Amino acid sequence: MLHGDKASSLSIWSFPDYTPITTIPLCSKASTGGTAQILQQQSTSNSTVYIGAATLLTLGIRGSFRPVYCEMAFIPDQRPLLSTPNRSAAKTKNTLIMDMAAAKKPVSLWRDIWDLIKPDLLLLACIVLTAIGAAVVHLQTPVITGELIDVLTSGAKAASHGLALTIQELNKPAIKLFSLLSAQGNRWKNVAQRLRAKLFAAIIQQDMSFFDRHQSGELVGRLTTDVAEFKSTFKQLVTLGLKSVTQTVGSAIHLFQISSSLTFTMLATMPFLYILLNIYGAYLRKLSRYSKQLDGISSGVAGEVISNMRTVRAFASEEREMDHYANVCGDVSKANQHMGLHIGLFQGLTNVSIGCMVLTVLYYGGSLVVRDQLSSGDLMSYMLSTQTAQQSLVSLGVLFGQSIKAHASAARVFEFIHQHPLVPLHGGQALVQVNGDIHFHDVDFYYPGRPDHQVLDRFDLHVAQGTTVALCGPSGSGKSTIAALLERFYEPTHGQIYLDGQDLTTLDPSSLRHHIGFINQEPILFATSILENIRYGKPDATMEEVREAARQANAAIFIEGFPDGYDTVVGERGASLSGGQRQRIAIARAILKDPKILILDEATSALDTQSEKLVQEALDKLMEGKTVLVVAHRLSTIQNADVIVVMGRVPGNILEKGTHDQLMANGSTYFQLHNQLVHTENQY
Ligand SMILES: Nc1ncnc2c1ncn2[C@@H]1O[C@H](COP(=O)(O)OP(=O)(O)OP(=O)(O)O)[C@@H](O)[C@H]1O
Repeated sequence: MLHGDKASSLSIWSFPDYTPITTIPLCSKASTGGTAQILQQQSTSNSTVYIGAATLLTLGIRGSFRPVYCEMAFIPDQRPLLSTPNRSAAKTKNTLIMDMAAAKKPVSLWRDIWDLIKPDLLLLACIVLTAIGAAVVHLQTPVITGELIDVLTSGAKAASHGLALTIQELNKPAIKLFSLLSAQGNRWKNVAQRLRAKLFAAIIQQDMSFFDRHQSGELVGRLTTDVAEFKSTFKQLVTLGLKSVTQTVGSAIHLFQISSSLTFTMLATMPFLYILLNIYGAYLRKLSRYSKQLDGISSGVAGEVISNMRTVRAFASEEREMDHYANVCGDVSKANQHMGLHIGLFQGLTNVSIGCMVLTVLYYGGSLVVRDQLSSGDLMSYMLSTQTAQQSLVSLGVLFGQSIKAHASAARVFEFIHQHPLVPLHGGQALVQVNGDIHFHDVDFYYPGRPDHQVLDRFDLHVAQGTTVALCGPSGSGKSTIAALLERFYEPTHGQIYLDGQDLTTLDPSSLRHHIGFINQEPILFATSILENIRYGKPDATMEEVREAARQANAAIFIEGFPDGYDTVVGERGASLSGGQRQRIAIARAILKDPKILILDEATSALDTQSEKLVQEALDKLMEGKTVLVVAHRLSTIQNADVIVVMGRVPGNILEKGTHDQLMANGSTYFQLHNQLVHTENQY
């Protein structure tokens, strides 16, 4: 497992019995379809624990292991070191260790569903009783009809009239029960909304790497289509399914009461049904999962194109996108057709086997009547009960087909609900006051989605409180990554980041983010009013505070020039504003938030000279007294930085001579990363 000082594969062990479950090669796509990487390395007195992250895209180990994204601890010599003392030792170092027990024991889908419907238990009990009541009433029909036939064959007209009335009487409560059942149907919306809210909450708490892996369209698809499909089938399962099961069981009891020999003969066809349900059912579930997966991809493609419509239009690639989407939809429809064919075949086979049962009854039952071992009324009653059972079994077969699809939908919904982020939103020490002294110490970083590409290698940086440090370097050298690590969007693979001397991993992530302001080249606004967008930085800000922030951000003039002023709605992502206007609203938002640390990621590079001047003035005010990390491609865009850090290999165009001289004249310290050399002019 070890190469040099790094593990080359990740072993997953069950806990607490430490049975090896699987091994995934690190830094490469694993054969199980997953990726894994080391996130932290912890030395204890007797060995080294590596804390890793694994993304298992397909599940290699059926049934027993279900994590999709998990942190875990493992050691080089393949002997797990997660004994209780070591777990606590690691915990005191704020290491995230996965509870392997949770991974080993799959959370049952039924348990999830139970948790979901628990708040509506009264409703559920009502529905169950109604369904059973309806079934019981229905079950009486064959009994009474059989009795009627026997009475008619004995010629008693008056009695028959009485019995017919009884049947009518029985129909009344049945109708009442059914109307009650359908009225309650609306209440299922509660369950769907609750599930949707739960899934949404689970999604927005995920790590940023989760959003790197999943397209927004796919996630929205899970929130809408999957939840809707799950809800409607589950509702049918509980109402119609329960009624059908009750009717099947009730009819079976009745059938045994009338003639056990006839019933045993009929049941001889049952094993075939059982095999059909089990083997074919498993295959159908697999088909359904695949089709759902394709469905998710198609939603992802559509969502991406629609949200990037300007780029699509600018490249005149509508036809290409239409073809692409049509192809993806074609794949979905092929998969659906294939599944539909098999579901049809499955239902056909179910019907044929049920038909065989009926034929058996007719043939064998008729011979019993001829031999006077069964009355004609009983045979009629038997036939009707068989019919009831048959109808119930057919509807169970149909429901079974639907439930296969719903199972796949539910699995997709609960998969995310059970996925826990590596960096939770809360936990750790809450930050009340921040000075803004930042220290990156020996940081290595690989993006979880690309574990074979090292972005930072032994990165060290000290940003003293109240200073401005500019990160300058070519595209892809890792500047934005440093900002993302500071916000704890990702965790360093190795090394630590300190804020005011405290390891970031010991701090509450949300409270940390409250103290950091971030303005980038393309600030994203929400499709609501300017007022709400500015208030996003401080939801309880008064109108006066909003106006003052807009004034300081040089945004008040253009906002007040709009007919609707602060109530102007800005369109999706702020599309109805210019880049400079969006930028200034983002600055006003940051001013309201009043963070101690500011990250400016190419904040003015997309603007024309006039807008840049206005935005720069606003930024200068915002930067006063703060610790600022400026991300820039070129030195010429950096103004008044105390320290300039040059990232990666430095091509000549980044260090234009004139700019360099000017910066040195401004008193900037200037050094290149990796060798930590303080720069002097003659080195360039
Ligand atoms: N979410 C991500 N998943 C995987 N790799 C990523 C991700 N974001 C960035 N990278 C990769 O990490 C490296 C550093 O990216 P980063 O965005 O930090 O560069 P940068 O210096 O800020 O570039 P630019 O100046 O172009 O914004 C690049 O090779 C990039 O491809």
